[in-house]
Amino acid sequence: MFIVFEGIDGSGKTTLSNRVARELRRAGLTVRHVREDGRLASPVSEGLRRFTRDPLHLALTPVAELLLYAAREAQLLEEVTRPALAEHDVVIADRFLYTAEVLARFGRGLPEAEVRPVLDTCQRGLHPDRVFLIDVDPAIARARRRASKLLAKDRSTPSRKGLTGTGLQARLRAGYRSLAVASPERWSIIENTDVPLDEQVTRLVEDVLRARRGEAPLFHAGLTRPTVPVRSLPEARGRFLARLDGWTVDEPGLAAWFLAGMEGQDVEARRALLAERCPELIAHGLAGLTHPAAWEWRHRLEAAAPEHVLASLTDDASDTPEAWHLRERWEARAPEAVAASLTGLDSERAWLMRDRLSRTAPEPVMVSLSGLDSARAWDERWRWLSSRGGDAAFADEGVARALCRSLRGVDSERAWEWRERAMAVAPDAVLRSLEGLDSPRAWALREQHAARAPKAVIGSLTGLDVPAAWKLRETFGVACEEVLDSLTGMDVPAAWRLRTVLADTWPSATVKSLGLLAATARGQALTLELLERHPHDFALLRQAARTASQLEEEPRHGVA
Ligand SMILES: Nc1ncnc2c1ncn2[C@@H]1O[C@H](COP(=O)(O)OP(=O)(O)O)[C@@H](O)[C@H]1O
Ligand SMILES: Cc1cn([C@H]2C[C@H](O)[C@@H](COP(=O)(O)OP(=O)(O)O)O2)c(=O)[nH]c1=O
Repeated sequence: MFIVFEGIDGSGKTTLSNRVARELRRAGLTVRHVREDGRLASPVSEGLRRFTRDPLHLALTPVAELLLYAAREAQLLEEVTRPALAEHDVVIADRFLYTAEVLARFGRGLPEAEVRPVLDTCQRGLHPDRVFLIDVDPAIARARRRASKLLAKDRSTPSRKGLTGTGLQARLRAGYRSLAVASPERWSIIENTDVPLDEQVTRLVEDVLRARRGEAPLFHAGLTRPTVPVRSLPEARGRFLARLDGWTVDEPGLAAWFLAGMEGQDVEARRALLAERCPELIAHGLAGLTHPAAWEWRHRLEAAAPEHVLASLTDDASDTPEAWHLRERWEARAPEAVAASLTGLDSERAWLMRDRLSRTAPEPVMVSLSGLDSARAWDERWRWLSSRGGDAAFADEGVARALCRSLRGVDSERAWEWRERAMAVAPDAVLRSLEGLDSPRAWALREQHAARAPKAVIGSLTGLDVPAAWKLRETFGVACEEVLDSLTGMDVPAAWRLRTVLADTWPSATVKSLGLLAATARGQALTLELLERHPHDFALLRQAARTASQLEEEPRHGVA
């Protein structure tokens, strides 16, 4: 029998399908997993996967992308899956042609009539016996992915997948769910958020064994969504914290991740519960925080997670006396993290520290020049580039990426010469380096790439209040949630208009985009309206919970 696991990135397909395969073997069945431990059994399919993930291919069109994703599955099917079906009791796949279908139709908007013939050609009548849709709120899937990357110190280069933006995951999830609801005889929806892993594996194994005996599935494709309205910001905070508390035992990392950026006694109590088990995640979540409890946490966690504590010295926390003490204490023992924490600082003190660190942590020192266009900054960049072999080093993707990060927000002639060279090996990094730029060259590049790499382009519009920026935001707002991130705190009519238009498409991003305006009467009214209409949206609950603590601090704003 043929079992397929589908779902968005980070939903749990790889973990669950591998464990189910192992358990079925233990139960005495012969099992072939065509992607054991995450590696596709066909090297051709692995090669196609690498090709579609390579950010160098950011111009890939939706039709070309469909053909490549379909080719990856077709190859695996012909080369491995079909032969395995003849020889094993159970064949398991982690993704199938549904991945190509959902990306093309729901992700990119290609019509079904164009997509179907491609799928039929690849599938040639073969259908899985069961499809498990591993279903998770995209905000939770993303948190799991990012938290595990942070803990694994995974510094792999960015993939093309980061260029479309998080909104794509919401469309893919909706697409998967509609396929499941349309074919309940084949699909089961497995909610994978509040069920411990072991229990989930046991249930899935039992379901496969039932299917082999011809019995009805344990799971079904129906969607259950209880609706309990949220009527106030404190209630939203209560509900958010209750959800976190539910994860404290079985998935403390997730609870720790979602405490990031938050303040308040109730939050500090949770940090205290989690700090020993998840010091890195708690430290990471202090980024930018400057209230006294945040500094206390940094001191308590610096021995266990020095790099994460140093990485939290951003924004308002970056140029404070406490931050400098921390840097000085760790300068010799964690030079790279200290150098990275100097990002954007242009004071004499920052330069003296860079001078001391340029031998032990040359690359982070160079990257920390982000936004600086002074002669001193350029001397440092040149020095680094010569140490890497001079101009020829631009051909190295890692060098080009590091230079682009260092050039963020720099608009001088030299910066553009370097961008042109970096374009050939790291075009996505060049787009990100346009942060805040308002020059004709920056606009030309944005226009050229916005359709295929909207997140990278839109991410560079932060704070720009000019007609060209509004035009791009309006064009891409419905597809790309990050449009809202680019207006954080803006109080101009165009910003409010976009918030109103996009509110129900991206509720949590809308509230996040309010920044400090969230505490105003207008901000609160918008948040409450959205809570009423989207009481299930966890990311929205979290944003509302943040506003609730802003109000406690600033009662003068009153309640709308
Ligand atoms: N039921 C669960 N409870 C807790 N963590 C889970 C659960 N399911 C998956 N995870 C975790 O979520 C993360 C993403 O899972 P993964 O299998 O890599 O997803 P995918 O293959 O769908 O991208 C992993 O860190 C995994 O351990
Ligand atoms: C190209 C692209 C794909 N995807 C989705 C579409 C597919 O469902 C999925 C395929 O990812 P991929 O990394 O190619 O394979 P896997 O997840 O199996 O390791 O990623 C994005 O989320 N963003 C993107 O920009």
